Amino acid sequence: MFATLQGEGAHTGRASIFCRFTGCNLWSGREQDRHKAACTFCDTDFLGTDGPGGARFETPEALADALALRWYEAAGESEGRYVVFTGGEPLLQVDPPLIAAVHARGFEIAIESNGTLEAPEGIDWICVSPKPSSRIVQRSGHELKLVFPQESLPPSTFDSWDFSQFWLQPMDGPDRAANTAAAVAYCQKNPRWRLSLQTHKLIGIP
Ligand SMILES: C[S@@+](CC[C@H](N)C(=O)[O-])C[C@H]1O[C@@H](n2cnc3c(N)ncnc32)[C@H](O)[C@@H]1O
Ligand SMILES: Nc1nc2[nH]cc(C(=O)O)c2c(=O)[nH]1
Ligand code: SF4
Ligand SMILES: [Mg+2]
Repeated sequence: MFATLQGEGAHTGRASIFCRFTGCNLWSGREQDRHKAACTFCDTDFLGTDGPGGARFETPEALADALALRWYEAAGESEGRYVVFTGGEPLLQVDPPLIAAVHARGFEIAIESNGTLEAPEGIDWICVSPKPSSRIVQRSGHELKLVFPQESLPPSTFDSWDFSQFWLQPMDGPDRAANTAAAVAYCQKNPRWRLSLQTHKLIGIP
């Protein structure tokens, strides 16, 4: 759990508390399993609860209090409380009591999800980032953010899906430069798609 700026997509630059849940249904998180995972390009360590601000919270209220304290430490009494639930796959854990407890403390709630689980009611900003070999059930939301390129998931797959915004995010890794050039070219030919850069990595913030 850490304060930073949203680095990607529609809300790039927005002050946020990131709440990274442990565990994912598309990869164990262990390097030795990566090659046989459904999602092989993950850039994130989501194993365990020993990261900054990490803990196991006994109740939704306890987690929501910790988020409010983080916001206060970073931004004092300011308006605009914003939390991004991510992971790992946050929809394995985020549930209506947590959403209610976090809303009760004045937060807007965003989620970053792989789309394999339906989002509960009440989340204010739903970002779905589809992965191969997975059944996507969350086919509507605010932002579809496709890591690009993925051979089995061309952007046209999502033409009829009910999202307000469509973003291409170059796949980080050894081919990041080539992937970025390919994403730029795709966006220029297909103006419905915009380029999402992982700006936090460019400037070295979490
Ligand atoms: C680590 S995931 C966690 C949330 C959720 N499990 C998901 O996949 O959307 C957060 C975001 O990072 C993106 N991401 C993961 N690995 C990436 C990579 N190598 N390059 C670019 N984006 C990546 C994901 O697609 C997702 O949009
Ligand atoms: N600054 C920052 N922005 C992000 N947007 C999505 C992220 C994620 O890992 O879910 C992420 C992240 O890890 N850091
Ligand atoms: S679905 Fe998300 S958290 Fe899970 S392995 Fe893929 S990018 Fe990482
Ligand atoms: Mg990240």
